[in-house]
Amino acid sequence: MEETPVKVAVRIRPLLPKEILHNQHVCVRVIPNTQQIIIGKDRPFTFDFVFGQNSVQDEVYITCIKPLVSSLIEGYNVTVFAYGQTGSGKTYTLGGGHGVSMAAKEKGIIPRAIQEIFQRITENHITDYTVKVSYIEVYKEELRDLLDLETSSKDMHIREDEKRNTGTVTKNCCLPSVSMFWGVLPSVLHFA
Ligand SMILES: Nc1ncnc2c1ncn2[C@@H]1O[C@H](COP(=O)(O)OP(=O)(O)OP(=O)(O)O)[C@@H](O)[C@H]1O
Repeated sequence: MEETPVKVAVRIRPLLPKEILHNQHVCVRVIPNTQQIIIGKDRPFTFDFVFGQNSVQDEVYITCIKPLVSSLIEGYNVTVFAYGQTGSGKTYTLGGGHGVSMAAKEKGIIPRAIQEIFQRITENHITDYTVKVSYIEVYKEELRDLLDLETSSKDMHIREDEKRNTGTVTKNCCLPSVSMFWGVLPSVLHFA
């Protein structure tokens, strides 16, 4: 079968203590040894990767993200996009909590990917790399620069990047545009 450029993973989070307290029940289950989940009694859905309630951060990173970091280092554009309703676990999976005191095993995709990118760059003595980072929140139609909260959303615009065929965020119209990376990996790796 032809390899598709877009892969979709689903992660089921465990019930939160408050949900257990309110006697709520898990309505999604993984069919063992498949990439399928069943919602309710009989609605199956198939994904490229399925992570159940007991899945850990390391597993998600190694399976879905590590190969993308390798592609990134080789010069390809990659994007990781977390999608889900509020409280479904996007922040947990991407970042894995707040603060520097976070346990290593709790770290999510962003800190793991950044660590690996810089490790790979350090190991490579032949190529020069430039790493740029942007961290932008898109809420409804509003953009917010999370690294510079003073920037007015009116000064930020999404523009089409014809070369990359992706959305690009430009700020103040005078800065060089950077490819928007949906808050996951450094936006552009330049090779010199
Ligand atoms: N895999 C998981 N294991 C344990 N706890 C989890 C997991 N995923 C999410 N949680 C917990 O569930 C709660 C909601 O998760 P999170 O804040 O990541 O959701 P979100 O999708 O980012 O929500 P929002 O869109 O509102 O920001 C948090 O308390 C988080 O710690």
